[in-house]
Amino acid sequence: MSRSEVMEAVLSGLLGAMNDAVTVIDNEGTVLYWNRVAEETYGINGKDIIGRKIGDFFQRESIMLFQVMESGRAVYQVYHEPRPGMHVMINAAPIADAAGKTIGALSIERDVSSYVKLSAEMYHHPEGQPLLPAVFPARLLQRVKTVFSLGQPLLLSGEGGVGRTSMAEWLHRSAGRSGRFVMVSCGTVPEGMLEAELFGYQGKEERPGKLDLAAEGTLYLKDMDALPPAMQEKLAAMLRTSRFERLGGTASVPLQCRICGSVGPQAAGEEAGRLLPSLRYAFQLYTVPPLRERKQDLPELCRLFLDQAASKAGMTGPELAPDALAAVLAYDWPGNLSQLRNAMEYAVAAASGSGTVTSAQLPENARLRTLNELTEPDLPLSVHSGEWERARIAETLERANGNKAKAARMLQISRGALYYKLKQYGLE
Ligand SMILES: Nc1ncnc2c1ncn2[C@@H]1O[C@H](COP(=O)(O)OP(=O)(O)OP(=O)(O)O)[C@@H](O)[C@H]1O
Repeated sequence: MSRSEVMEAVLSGLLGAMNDAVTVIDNEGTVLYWNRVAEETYGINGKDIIGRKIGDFFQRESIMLFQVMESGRAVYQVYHEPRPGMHVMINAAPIADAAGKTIGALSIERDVSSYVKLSAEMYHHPEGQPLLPAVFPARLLQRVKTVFSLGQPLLLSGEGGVGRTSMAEWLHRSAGRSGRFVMVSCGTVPEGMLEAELFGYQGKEERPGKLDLAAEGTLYLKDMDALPPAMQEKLAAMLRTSRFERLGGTASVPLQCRICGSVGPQAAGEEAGRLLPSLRYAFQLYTVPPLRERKQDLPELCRLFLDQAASKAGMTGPELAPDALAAVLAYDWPGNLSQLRNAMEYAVAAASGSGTVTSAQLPENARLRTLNELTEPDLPLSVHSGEWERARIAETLERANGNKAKAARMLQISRGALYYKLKQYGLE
């Protein structure tokens, strides 16, 4: 066996073993490979399509592959709904020979229908729980609730916008604390004022600190890792003894509030960042995960935020169309809950009462390119009109007295393509 024969065998083995639909064409658009999953996905046998022009079967796909060949650049994560109820994500790349000349292109399509459908089912489930707790991972919430109810100081680590502040506030509220929820942004209070701000001042005049304001309630120390070391030591001592002294005073005052704090994600790792160990170990540390690590919760989170945004205008929340849901699931949401909430508020405005949010109505960075958008400018008008095509096929079939081979000849498409289209339009 020559080396190229071996490579050929390896390639066809590889394509056959893949779980994604793979199409390979040459630079004329002739189909070279069509794997098992492609056969199953599109109901077209390899023997019917290999050696034929891809454009006879799929217009948009063929345009995209030609665009990829021309630009020499791959495209990733393109969303497409090839037929109603089927949702795929496409990656496509040009193929070059050793001299760098483009000799063809390939596309790999992953069927994400079951994921989108499953999400849509979850998404439609009836009235959720009250808003605040539903936004958080349920197990985490249960645990921190226990820690909080035992009166242990709680430290929430996580990226910006994951909801540490609102979680602390929810804990405070649900514990039925009689006092207030008081927040101190440790990174924004000037260093010289921090001590008086927190512990209060005792001299000729007396000024209460945030600890006093939070008596019988909760003091939330946001971004505790931004505190200077001396303040961290003081807080650690306060938590050890449950007492503190005011600035300028000598009396020891009992601690009368619960303490909760937040730190960046690095504090959860081995290296505690700028947090002193004495302070770190005065707290029970829990990590609030970023959205990209809890994508299964995204449909429900979207629903909550859509409902919330719409209810301000007295409307019920719109639903996410499958392409919008696929876009939401494909995006990583670096700004976490803040960004998702903002995107859903944007979508409610963009959908303007239509009841459905499409991918195009999401903020730009969260949108997914769709095959339709990618190929739109080059398509003849007729392709936009599935109804037109359906009617033409039905009418031709009638004229051919139901003879499919004859109808395919009259339409100047292959029989395989006709069978595919009959199935697509439910004309079988
Ligand atoms: N339970 C919730 N219900 C409704 N909206 C929420 C909830 N939790 C978070 N959000 C939204 O997410 C945003 C970020 O939440 P939060 O301020 O609690 O995050 P954080 O982790 O403290 O981050 P940062 O330090 O960046 O504020 C909120 O302003 C709000 O828009």
